[in-house]
Amino acid sequence: MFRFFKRKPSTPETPQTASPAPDSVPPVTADEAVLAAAQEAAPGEEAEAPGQAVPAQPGSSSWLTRLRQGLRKTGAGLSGLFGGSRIDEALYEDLESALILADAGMPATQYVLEQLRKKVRATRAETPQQVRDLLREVLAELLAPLEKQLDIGKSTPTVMMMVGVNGAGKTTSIGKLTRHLQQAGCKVLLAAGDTFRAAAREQLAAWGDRNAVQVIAQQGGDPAAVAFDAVSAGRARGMDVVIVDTAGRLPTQLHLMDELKKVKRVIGKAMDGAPHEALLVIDATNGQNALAQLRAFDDTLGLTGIILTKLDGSAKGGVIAAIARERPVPIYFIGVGESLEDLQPFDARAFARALVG
Ligand SMILES: Nc1nc2c(ncn2[C@@H]2O[C@H](COP(=O)(O)OP(=O)(O)OP(=O)(O)O)[C@@H](O)[C@H]2O)c(=O)[nH]1
Repeated sequence: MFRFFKRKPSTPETPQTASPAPDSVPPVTADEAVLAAAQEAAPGEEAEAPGQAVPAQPGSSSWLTRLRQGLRKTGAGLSGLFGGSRIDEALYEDLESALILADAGMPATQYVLEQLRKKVRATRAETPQQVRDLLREVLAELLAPLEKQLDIGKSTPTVMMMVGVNGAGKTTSIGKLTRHLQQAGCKVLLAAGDTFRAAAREQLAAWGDRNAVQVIAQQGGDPAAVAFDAVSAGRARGMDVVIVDTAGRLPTQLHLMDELKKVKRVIGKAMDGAPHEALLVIDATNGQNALAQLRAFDDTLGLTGIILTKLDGSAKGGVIAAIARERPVPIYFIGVGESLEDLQPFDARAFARALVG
């Protein structure tokens, strides 16, 4: 088994186009379209053998800089509060407003303030700068249970199903994740489970092309059938990971939520115990509405994890505190920009530090 996430300093920011090797992996079924077929490491990259530990590398300075830049909008309201000379009620009130404006929601805001007051008393803090340090601690402790690494290799293939509302960043996140998984030595197969929108299939195929991975797709048809074919193909071809994209949908579209249950069930028929991951991609700019999405998708599917995107475009990243307090589903990755390197493993302590300054 190996754990994800790996980064290499030399990784280019945009995916390379690798020359496909269409003969290397024949189609499995007649009605399946293999849009890209070159399951090899991209040129210039050494693949690592599965079975190795692939540690997260959230320690580098460029990683932290990106995180800080990404969280600038959400952090803006918080980081400027600690320049004064006294700890007084006004400071706590400003903090409360900043947290609510960042969409942390009332329960998480109250919790953070209570914990902070306790720590201030216990440590006999005297300056706002000390309060800032304690706030970092409180946030890091609150968010720590959300931290979890994606484990690949317990099952071969590890099957992941990606769900979310339209435009949340599912396909983009699949592309980024695929690239990073490849860098960690994984063989990846993608399933274009959005059978409604031809553009969605094409978008996934383009990512497949750039990353030189196979994409299983059908024109029209049943998303569950595409998922079934992809998982079967993944097993037959010895893939490490199969990622199933799904069409965007609102939690209020009950028939479409039922369709997701069906896709999940059918994946389970193609492989016992699959999907191993049901991942919700959430757009952080949705703020508190993201929490409503999380509840609905979790109730429907039993989510195993979250990818929280677009933190860079949002002043509402405080919703992460609401997630921790109200529906603590692990956050595997956060998106803090559009480039490949901007999909980062979630690290509670680094996040709190980047947020509070
Ligand atoms: N700034 C920023 N943009 C992002 C991030 N993740 C995704 N995007 C952008 O969000 C837009 C929508 O992303 P998609 O991947 O197409 O979203 P989707 O969920 O697959 O959309 P549907 O197929 O309509 O369901 C694209 O323009 C992406 O480039 C991020 O972390 N930060």
